[in-house]
Amino acid sequence: MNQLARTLRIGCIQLKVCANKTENVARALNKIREAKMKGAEIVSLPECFNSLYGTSYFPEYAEPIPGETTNLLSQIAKELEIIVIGGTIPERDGDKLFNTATVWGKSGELLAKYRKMHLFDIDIPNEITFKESDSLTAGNELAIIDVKDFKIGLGICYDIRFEELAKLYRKQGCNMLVYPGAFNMKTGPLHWELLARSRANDNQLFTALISPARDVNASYVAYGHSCVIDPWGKVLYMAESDEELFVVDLELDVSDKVRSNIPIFSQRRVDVYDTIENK
Ligand SMILES: NC(=O)CC(=O)C(=O)O
Repeated sequence: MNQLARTLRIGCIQLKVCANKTENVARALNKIREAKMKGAEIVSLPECFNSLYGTSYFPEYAEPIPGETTNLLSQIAKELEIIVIGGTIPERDGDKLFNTATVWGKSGELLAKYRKMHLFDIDIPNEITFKESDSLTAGNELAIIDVKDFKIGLGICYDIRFEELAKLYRKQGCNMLVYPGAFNMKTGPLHWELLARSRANDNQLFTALISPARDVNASYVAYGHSCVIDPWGKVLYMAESDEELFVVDLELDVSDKVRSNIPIFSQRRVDVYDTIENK
């Protein structure tokens, strides 16, 4: 067994995002450089890292893939020989818009593209109403990348609420999930860590959630608290709300151990669940 392939240093960039797309992208590229200097082998940006987050902003900031932002992600991945999970950007494809994550390999090649599958449509009266489906279309595909011995599945923000998606990834052999995400000040404090740890624990894999930094003057105030959770559900690192770049070392042995110590995936009583459900 190649022990080196079973470790991975991930860099998470809790990026400050403003209204100026050029500034956002330049800032992201600088942070990717810093992550490389800290020894990251893979780095992730947050949801909507080049754009303000809001249904009215998506059409204004949207671009095709490949396009101006993702070309720069591809270039920096190649220059630094680092794998870049490009957070998400509003993507324009024909007359449709998507909330899309891309992943760029060490030769600048596109390794994966994932379109947010569950659109963030919620209505909590007097607190927060958000309807991504006003301007976005949902994606229908999984996206998995292989990095050393890590098999990493991608989701975006609201997707983390759907344990079915995480379980599909686990069933496809994933041992890590990465969710660029931007929870808010209503749902973040109660649900962000809970969901990150739940998906990790349910599926006995690493989860990483990468948020924009909090900007209290923005129309949508992101919660921040980017984090990496291990397959036991233990928080390996959790940021506060300001801009921050951090790296975390992951060891696959942890996932193997919990899967063999608590073998829930071979103990499921699917026979009983199916019988009851189909009664
Ligand atoms: N912004 C999202 O997609 C999700 C979110 O904020 C939440 O689920 O809460």
